Amino acid sequence: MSALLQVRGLEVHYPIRSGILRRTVGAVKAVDGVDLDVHRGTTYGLVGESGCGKSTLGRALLRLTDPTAGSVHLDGTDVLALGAEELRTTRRRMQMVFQDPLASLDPRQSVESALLEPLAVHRVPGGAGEHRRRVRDLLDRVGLPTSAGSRYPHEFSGGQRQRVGIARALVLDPDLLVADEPVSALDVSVQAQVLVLLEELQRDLGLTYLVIAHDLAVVKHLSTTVGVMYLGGLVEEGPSETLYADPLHPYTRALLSAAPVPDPVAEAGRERILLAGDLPSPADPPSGCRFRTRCPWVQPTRCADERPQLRVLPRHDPDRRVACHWAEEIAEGRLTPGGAGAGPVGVGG
Ligand SMILES: Nc1ncnc2c1ncn2[C@@H]1O[C@H](COP(=O)(O)OP(=O)(O)OP(=O)(O)O)[C@@H](O)[C@H]1O
Repeated sequence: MSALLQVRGLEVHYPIRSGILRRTVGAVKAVDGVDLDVHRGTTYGLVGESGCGKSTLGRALLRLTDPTAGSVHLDGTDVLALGAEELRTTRRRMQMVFQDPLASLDPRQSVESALLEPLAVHRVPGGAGEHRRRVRDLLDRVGLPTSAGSRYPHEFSGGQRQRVGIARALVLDPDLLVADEPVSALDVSVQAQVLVLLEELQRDLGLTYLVIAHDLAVVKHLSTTVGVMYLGGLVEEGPSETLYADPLHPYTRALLSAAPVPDPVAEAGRERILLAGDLPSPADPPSGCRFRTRCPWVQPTRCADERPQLRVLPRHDPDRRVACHWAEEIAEGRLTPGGAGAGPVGVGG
């Protein structure tokens, strides 16, 4: 089955300029060689800490930011090769949901006119009456009262605003939603409601999602596949249920070991991996493996010399891919931590 969204070798390098002449003196490698597939009707959860390039990747897919290399295909269409008019048509099929819906909504525009606008801009057939009916249906579908249409964005609570943001993203009947931190600005109880809404919409409308989050818990239940990003690249990818239960990359292990567990008994007995140091700058990433400066399992020479590519491990699930030279040795307990983050690996509590 071919993927609805296929990304290959995607790079977004932002130039660093200096001096009066604004000469380019370097580049922030925000996204630095990402391959991923998102299959129709599924959810791809993209996780990683702040600054790893998740938002840039999401924006680049929709060409809200210009990639410097690579390819993006939506249902076979080469998105990066499209001219302005074709891009406008293709954008109908992929829409973005933002963390802060207020920032993407005009405060002076009622919800109804904010939702009607894309229908007019894209000259969707049907006339004013038909468009209004569509907007009313959509407000109902996202759990807002019909009266919401005549109100303004600031009159809504955070959760309701995100419902408006989702309705706006859906008004053109897209195939793919790229949701960038869709619930991270919301209270935990409201987060769950919005995630449930996204699930219902996916089921009812056959949508495909790429959900971006820094919090692994947010994407766990929603995602079919999870990709873990570190400093511009994917370090691990796999089905949600196996990746969380059995992380293969040292970075994923560390992220999951830091996530709170509601059960105190499980909490007391589990491995905690604390990472040494800070996230290196994407303007000057480490050679070889980007994670090696913080990795408790780092080995001399190879980790610094050779950038590991995502690969399937022999004798492991073929749906899992990991970018670590030593993933098998670590998984099989043949390599003990002793590197950059050495010492903190142990039993927490
Ligand atoms: N327009 C830009 N110009 C230069 N550098 C940028 C620009 N946008 C982002 N960056 C840098 O690119 C890197 C990746 O940023 P990005 O926002 O994609 O990360 P992120 O993982 O989404 O983080 P966050 O969750 O904090 O938004 C960061 O180092 C950031 O400072």
